[in-house]
Amino acid sequence: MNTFHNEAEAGQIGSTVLMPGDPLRAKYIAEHYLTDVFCYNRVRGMNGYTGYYNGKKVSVQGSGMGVPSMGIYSYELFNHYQADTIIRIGTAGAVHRDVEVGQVIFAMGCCTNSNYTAQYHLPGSFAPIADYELLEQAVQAARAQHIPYKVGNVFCSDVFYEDSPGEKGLWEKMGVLVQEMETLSLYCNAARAGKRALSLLTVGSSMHHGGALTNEERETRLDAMIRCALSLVS
Ligand SMILES: O=P(O)(O)O[C@H]1O[C@H](CO)[C@@H](O)[C@H]1O
Ligand SMILES: O=c1cc[nH]c(=O)[nH]1
Repeated sequence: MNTFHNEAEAGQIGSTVLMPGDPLRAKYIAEHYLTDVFCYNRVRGMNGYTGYYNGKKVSVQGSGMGVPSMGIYSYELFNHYQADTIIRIGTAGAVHRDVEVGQVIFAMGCCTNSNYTAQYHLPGSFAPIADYELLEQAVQAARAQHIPYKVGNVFCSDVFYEDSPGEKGLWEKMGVLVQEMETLSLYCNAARAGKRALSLLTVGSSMHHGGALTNEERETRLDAMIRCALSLVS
């Protein structure tokens, strides 16, 4: 059952997995939200934990940064470990002026500059989308928990430090809300495996408003997203 990147044994990972980019965020969630937790993976320091939230089994696994890293971990979870639902809990930078720091973005669709979908040899381009049922549940949860949110398109980039500063802002004219770096491979792997995925992204900075969450704010604002994601565990 072990893979090159995950040493979990069969049955150690829940059917729903939350995936932050940062493995330390996975550790934080395990320590602050889950009961009866154990760490099933330490390979490469990309720790994964399984525990219980409100009596429901759930796992939390770091994805690392970027499309290839999320591609590896989510592929293995869907295809080797029988995860059926993966919820990314990430951070993102606002490219649309209507998006505010601290809001949670639900990624309905995903644009990209990555070539990840070339592997599928499709006779056209593929439109990566969220699982609708998960998206609907997330919206209901955000409303119930009074979390400021927006639903829309995101831009998943292979590049954090652009050679032409401000280039990512071009996506705004197409209504794209934020930039991040992992949703593409997550949504593609879910589609290919016939499974479910949704990205929740807390806005940490904005190219228009100049603000950025402080470390302290990041902690509390990420907590709203984490609670929203945990409430989707069935
Ligand atoms: O906070 P995470 O989930 O890592 O997400 C965002 O932060 C990283 C860049 O700083 C990229 O991984 C990007 O997608
Ligand atoms: O991928 C990311 C994450 C945060 N902020 C950005 O501009 N890009």
